Amino acid sequence: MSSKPAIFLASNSPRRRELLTQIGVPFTAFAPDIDETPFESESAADYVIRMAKEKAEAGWRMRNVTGENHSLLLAADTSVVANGNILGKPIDAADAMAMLSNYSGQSHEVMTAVAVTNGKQTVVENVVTSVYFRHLSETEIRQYIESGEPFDKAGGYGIQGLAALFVSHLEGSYTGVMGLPLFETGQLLAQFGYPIL
Ligand SMILES: Cc1cn([C@H]2C[C@H](O)[C@@H](COP(=O)(O)OP(=O)(O)OP(=O)(O)O)O2)c(=O)[nH]c1=O
Repeated sequence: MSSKPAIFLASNSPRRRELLTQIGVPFTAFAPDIDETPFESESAADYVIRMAKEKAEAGWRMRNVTGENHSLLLAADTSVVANGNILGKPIDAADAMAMLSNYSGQSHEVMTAVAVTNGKQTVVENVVTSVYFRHLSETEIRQYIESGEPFDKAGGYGIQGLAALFVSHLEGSYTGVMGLPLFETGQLLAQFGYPIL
């Protein structure tokens, strides 16, 4: 395998770090702090695209804190959309209960927007996945919340964890649901001339 140049990853998410490692892209990670409040009546798609772009551009401005000098930076944002509502990370057990009850026996959408910038140009792609949950009893939801898994995750579940027991199938990108759609990430990096293989 050829040695690839490192990039900046503007993210605190352990999933995004693991996923970028999976495709062999070396990175320097740090996380810019941005205001993640949706605008009034902003659509979910517009919201995740705006968040990914803001994380990327704020990250680019503060890249010097790392002491490194790479030519590309990647950021992403994930939201779950159920019954028209944008769901971020649950604030407490009751919030997680409300989110998970929404998914039972139905499908919902997970959107992950990925942004790549070189400081002059930022390109963003939003990857939308439909996720189908089997019916969940109140006891199962309570047990799942007790596992602690919902709390640091958009929409209150981790498909890569115990929630694998709930997802019967999906249409779209499994890695997109986890927080970084790898196929589209590779395509975006290649668009900037990055040697993906
Ligand atoms: C739906 C779902 C989300 N998640 C995680 C992925 C992300 O870590 C998180 C989405 O939250 P985000 O708010 O997109 O990202 P973040 O705050 O964790 O990280 P960053 O520093 O990049 O802004 O939810 C899973 O791990 N599995 C899942 O099945």
